[in-house]
Amino acid sequence: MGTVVDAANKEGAKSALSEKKPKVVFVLGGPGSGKGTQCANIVEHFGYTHLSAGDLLRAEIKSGSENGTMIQNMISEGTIVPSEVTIKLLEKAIMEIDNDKFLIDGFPRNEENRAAFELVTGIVPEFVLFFDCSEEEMERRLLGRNQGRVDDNIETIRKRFKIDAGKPVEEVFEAVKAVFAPVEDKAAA
Ligand SMILES: Nc1ncnc2c1ncn2[C@@H]1O[C@H](COP(=O)(O)OP(=O)(O)O)[C@@H](O)[C@H]1O
Ligand SMILES: Nc1ccn([C@@H]2O[C@H](COP(=O)(O)OP(=O)(O)O)[C@@H](O)[C@H]2O)c(=O)n1
Ligand SMILES: [Mg+2]
Repeated sequence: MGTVVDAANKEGAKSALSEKKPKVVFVLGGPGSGKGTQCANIVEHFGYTHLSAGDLLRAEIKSGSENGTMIQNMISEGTIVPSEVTIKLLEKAIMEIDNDKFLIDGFPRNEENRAAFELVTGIVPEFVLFFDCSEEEMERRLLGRNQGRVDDNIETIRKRFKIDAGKPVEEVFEAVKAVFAPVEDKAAA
């Protein structure tokens, strides 16, 4: 139903990436868990190229792209930008950069991101590196990050961490639906 997964299914097409066959490692963890910091170390020691989904999205906003406002709003709210948009940026970066080993940091953020990436690019990650960190520590780090990011404030941070269940039933269910919808859309397709 109009998702990137459906589009790829219909066309039965894989992107040019399936020719390049790069090695990909997904680097995951909550906001502030240190993904970007450790990716910089891995780049230095192991020759990977670091692709941060968040950095690519922020660059897209700066470039004045037609999706810029939508991306800006979603980042400010701590919600996940549609897979189609993020995957295009990742594909472009992988094709343009002359390396065959990539750390993909902050992607996938959900199951729909993951399935769409695999279907569209044909790439299965070598492995997933997950940085496990307490919310208390992540919050402390984000509030001290000092990179001028619109989402490094307590309101957005709390939205990014979890569903706030201290609100009225209807509002909590809005947040619950946002988690289920991408997966259920795919199952119904
Ligand atoms: N192990 C650590 N201990 C303390 N501070 C850290 C650690 N790792 C990262 N930081 C700091 O925490 C903040 C968030 O790190 P960052 O790499 O941007 O995380 P992420 O990309 O997962 O959000 C940065 O200011 C960074 O310097
Ligand atoms: N796969 C992704 C990654 C980031 N994003 C957006 O970008 C924001 C910042 O992501 P990031 O990876 O730079 O954040 P950190 O984990 O580094 O703090 C997220 O909160 C989302 O709004 C997204 O929509 N989809
Ligand atoms: Mg980061």
